[in-house]
Amino acid sequence: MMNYQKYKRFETISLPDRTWPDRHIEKAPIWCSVDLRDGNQALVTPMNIDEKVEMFQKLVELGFKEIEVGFPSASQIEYDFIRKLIDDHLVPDDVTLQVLTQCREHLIRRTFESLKGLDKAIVHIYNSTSILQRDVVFNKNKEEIKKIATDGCQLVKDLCSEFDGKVILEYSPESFTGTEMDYAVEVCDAVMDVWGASKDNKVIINLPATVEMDTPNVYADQVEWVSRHFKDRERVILSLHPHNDRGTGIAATELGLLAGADRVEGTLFGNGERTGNVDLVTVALNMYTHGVDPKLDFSHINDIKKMYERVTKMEVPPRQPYAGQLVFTAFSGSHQDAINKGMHKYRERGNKQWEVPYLPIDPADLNRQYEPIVRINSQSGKGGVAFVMDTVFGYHIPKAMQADFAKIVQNISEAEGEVSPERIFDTFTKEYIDMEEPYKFISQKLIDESEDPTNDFDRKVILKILDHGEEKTLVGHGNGPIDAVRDALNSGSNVHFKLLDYSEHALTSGSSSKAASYVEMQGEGMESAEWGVGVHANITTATIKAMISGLNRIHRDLRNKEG
Ligand SMILES: CC(=O)SCCNC(=O)CCNC(=O)[C@H](O)C(C)(C)COP(=O)(O)OP(=O)(O)OC[C@H]1O[C@@H](n2cnc3c(N)ncnc32)[C@H](O)[C@@H]1OP(=O)(O)O
Ligand SMILES: CC(C)C(=O)C(=O)O
Ligand SMILES: [Mg+2]
Repeated sequence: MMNYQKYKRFETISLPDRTWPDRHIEKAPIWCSVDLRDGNQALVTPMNIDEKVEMFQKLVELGFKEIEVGFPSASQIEYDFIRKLIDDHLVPDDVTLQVLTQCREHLIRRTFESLKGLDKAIVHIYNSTSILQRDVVFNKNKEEIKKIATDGCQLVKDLCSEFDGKVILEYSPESFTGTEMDYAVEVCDAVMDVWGASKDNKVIINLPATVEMDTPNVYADQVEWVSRHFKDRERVILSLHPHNDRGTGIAATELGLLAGADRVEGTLFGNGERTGNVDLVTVALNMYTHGVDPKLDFSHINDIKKMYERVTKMEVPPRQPYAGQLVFTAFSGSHQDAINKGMHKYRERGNKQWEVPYLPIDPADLNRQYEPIVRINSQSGKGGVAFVMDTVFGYHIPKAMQADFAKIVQNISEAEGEVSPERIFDTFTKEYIDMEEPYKFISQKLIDESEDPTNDFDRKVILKILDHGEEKTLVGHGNGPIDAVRDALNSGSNVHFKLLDYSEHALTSGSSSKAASYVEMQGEGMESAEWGVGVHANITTATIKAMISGLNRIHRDLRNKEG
C-alpha cells in the first residue's frame, strides 16, 4: 500500500451559493501568453534570443495582445531580449509587453531599466502569500508578507515617474490557492490602495494556481469568492494563471472563467513549470467548438506546433487536444464507420453545421485536412476501409461490397499491423480490378438491334477475350448492354453466373474522366457472391471488365472448392 496518510487536502472556503455552475463561456477572455517567461523558465535549454524573437513574432501573429516576455532582472539574456524587442521596434502598437519581477528593490529597478523606450508596459510583481510559503520560505507573518507586496507596489509607482510610458500594474498573490481567501483579498486590496487603483486605472489581479492543489470546482469557488469580496471589483481585471499539476489545468481555467475571471495567462500546448501552465490552444479551441470566437487564430496548427517544437525543444504529444498527431485519426471500426457517414451527411447538408461523430472539430479548420483521419489496423472495420478508398482514392465502394474487401484488408493487418492507404489501394486493384486470369478483356462492340431508337431492350455485344491464353469472340444478346454481356460470358465461358448487383460512378472529373463499375455476381452452385471492379473511360467497357474480373474470382472459388 502507498502511504496516502502522508497527504491531506488543503481546506479552503465554502461557497454554497456559488453561481458559476449555471454559466457558460460566451466570450473570449483577455489572453496573455507567458510562453517567454513561465514557459521558458521551465525548459531544459531555455530559448536563445533568436528563438525568443521567433516565438514572440508567432504569438503576435496568433493574435495575443499581452505577452509576458520575460523576467528582465533575472539574467542578461532576458534583459537583452527585451531590449532587442524595443530597440528593433518589434512590438506592434496594439501589443503590450509584460515583465515579471519579485517584490525586491534591485530587481524592480533593473526591470524598469529594461523597459526604457516603451510607451506602455505591464509590470507584474508577485510574492507568495500561501500559508506554507509564509512559513517555510519567508518565515514571516501575514503583515510582513503583505508589506512585501505593498512596498513592491509603492516602488513600481515611484519609478513610474521616471518612465515615459504608461504602466499597468499586475499583482500576483503567488501560490494563491494555498492562501486563506480573506487574506488573499486583503493583500490584493492593500496593493490596489497603494497603487490608487480605480475603475479608470484598473490593476490586473492574477490568481495563480502556482501548484494545482484541488479539483477545478474548488479553484472556481475560490475565484468566485475573491471576485465577490474585493473592496471594489470595478478596479480589478481578474486574471487566472493555472498550472496543471493534477492534470486539470484546462478545466480549472474554464470553470475560473465561469466564476468571473476576465483574463487568462497560459502557454502554447501547456509548456511551463513541472506539468505545465494551462494550454491556451486547447482553452481557445474549446471555445471555438462551442461557436464562440476565441480571438486567437490557431488555423495553422501544424505550423505553430513545428515552431514550438523547434524553439522549445519540447514535443507535442500525439494525444494533445487539437494538435496531437493522432487526434484526428480513428483506428477502430465503429468510429471509422460513423466518421465516414458523418462526413457524407455534413457534405450533403452543405458543409454548414459541424456535427460529425467522434470529431469535435473539423480538422480542415486547423488546416489538417490532408492528414489521414482514418487509419487502418486490425481494430478497423468496413467503414474505415471504405472511407480510405473514398476520400483518398475516390472509389465509392458499394455498401454490400465493403465487408468483402474489409475482410481481405483485415487479414493483412492481422499479419502485418497498420495498413497504409497505398497498400489498401494496391490490394483493391489486385483483388478486384486486375484479375485477368484465366479470362482477359480485349475489346467490345455493342450493337443496338432495335429498329426503334427509344427501345434499348434489344442489344447485341461482340466480345473479344483471352480464355486461358486463347483469343475468343463471344456473342451475347440482352435487354441492355449489361444483360448482353452477361449472356455472352455465360454462353462463351465455362463459368456460369447470375448478376446480383451493379453500380458505377465517375472517378475523376473533366475530359480525362474515368468510370468505376462494380458488379456482384453469383457463380452457379456457389453459396456466396463475388465482386468485380472495372475501370475505363467508357462506362460499358468498365462494366464488362468488372464482370470479367468477377468471373475470374468465381473461377478461383470453383477451383478452390474442387480442392
Ligand atoms: C511561481 C513562479 O514561477 S515565480 C517566478 C520564478 N522565476 C524565477 O525565479 C526565474 C528568475 N529568477 C532568478 O533568476 C533569481 O531567482 C533572481 C535573479 C530573480 C533572484 O536571485 P537571488 O536573489 O540570487 O536568489 P533567489 O531567487 O533564490 O532569492 C531568494 C530570496 O528572495 C526572496 N523572495 C523570493 N521571492 C520573492 C518575491 N516574490 N518577492 C520578494 N522576495 C522574494 C526569498 O524569500 C529569498 O529571500 P532570503 O534570501 O531572505 O531567504
Ligand atoms: C509568478 C506567478 C504568477 C507564477 O508564475 C505562478 O504563481 O505560477
Ligand atoms: Mg506560473
